[in-house]
Amino acid sequence: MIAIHQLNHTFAIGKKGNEKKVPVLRNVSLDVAEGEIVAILGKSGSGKSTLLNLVAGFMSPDSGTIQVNRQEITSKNETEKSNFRLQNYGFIFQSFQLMPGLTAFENVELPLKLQGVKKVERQARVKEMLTQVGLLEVEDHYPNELSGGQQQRVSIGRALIGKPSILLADEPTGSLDSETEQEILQLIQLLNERFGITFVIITHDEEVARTAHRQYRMHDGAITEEAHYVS
Ligand SMILES: Nc1ncnc2c1ncn2[C@@H]1O[C@H](COP(=O)(O)OP(=O)(O)OP(=O)(O)O)[C@@H](O)[C@H]1O
Repeated sequence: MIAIHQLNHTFAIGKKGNEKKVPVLRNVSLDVAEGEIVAILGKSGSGKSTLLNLVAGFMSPDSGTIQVNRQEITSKNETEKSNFRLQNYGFIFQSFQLMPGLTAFENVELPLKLQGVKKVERQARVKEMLTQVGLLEVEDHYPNELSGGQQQRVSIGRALIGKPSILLADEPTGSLDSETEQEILQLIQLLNERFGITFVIITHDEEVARTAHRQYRMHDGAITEEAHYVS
């Protein structure tokens, strides 16, 4: 499903004309199979977000290939990448990134509105999604009227409403207490089992990584595969 081969990336840092090239990813290769939960574990600055940004097509690598659902991401232009993201990916972030002026229902509904899905279908799909993520009773609450765990559930609902095959998660439990973290990790496992959604989770937290089927460890831009865990 995701096949990354020999990815290299550098950033130019410092004043213009006097930049230094800093290697951030070095020969990174990894595979994610359909229906897997894979964690990419590494300390701050090890290159995890850069890798995720490349997989998402937000940046282009210096060299290497990224095949997702049998399509080469690196050879797509910006419009093609944007369409590819809409059709294949959902995103969740540590900071939830919900729209503060929209209710839980409306936040989950937003991607369907943008896609021009008709109101009757939107209503049915959002209700179904809110049931799946356990939020029906707070559908009229605004983000600031929800707990951190509930806000992350809304963002998971919003990420999945367009039926992506892959969910890219950047520290999805990074701002939650440990009990709520467990709830969200269980929800991820449930959605993975129920719908076969593939999850790529980047984290610095060993606990989080342990809930994945497989984990890779990043260190100074290089990657190694770690132990297999049965969740
Ligand atoms: N736009 C950029 N320009 C220059 N250097 C960058 C840029 N983005 C990231 N870096 C550098 O690349 C390295 C890897 O950063 P990256 O954000 O990928 O790491 P990370 O493992 O995701 O860290 P964190 O867990 O703190 O988010 C760091 O040394 C960082 O300073």
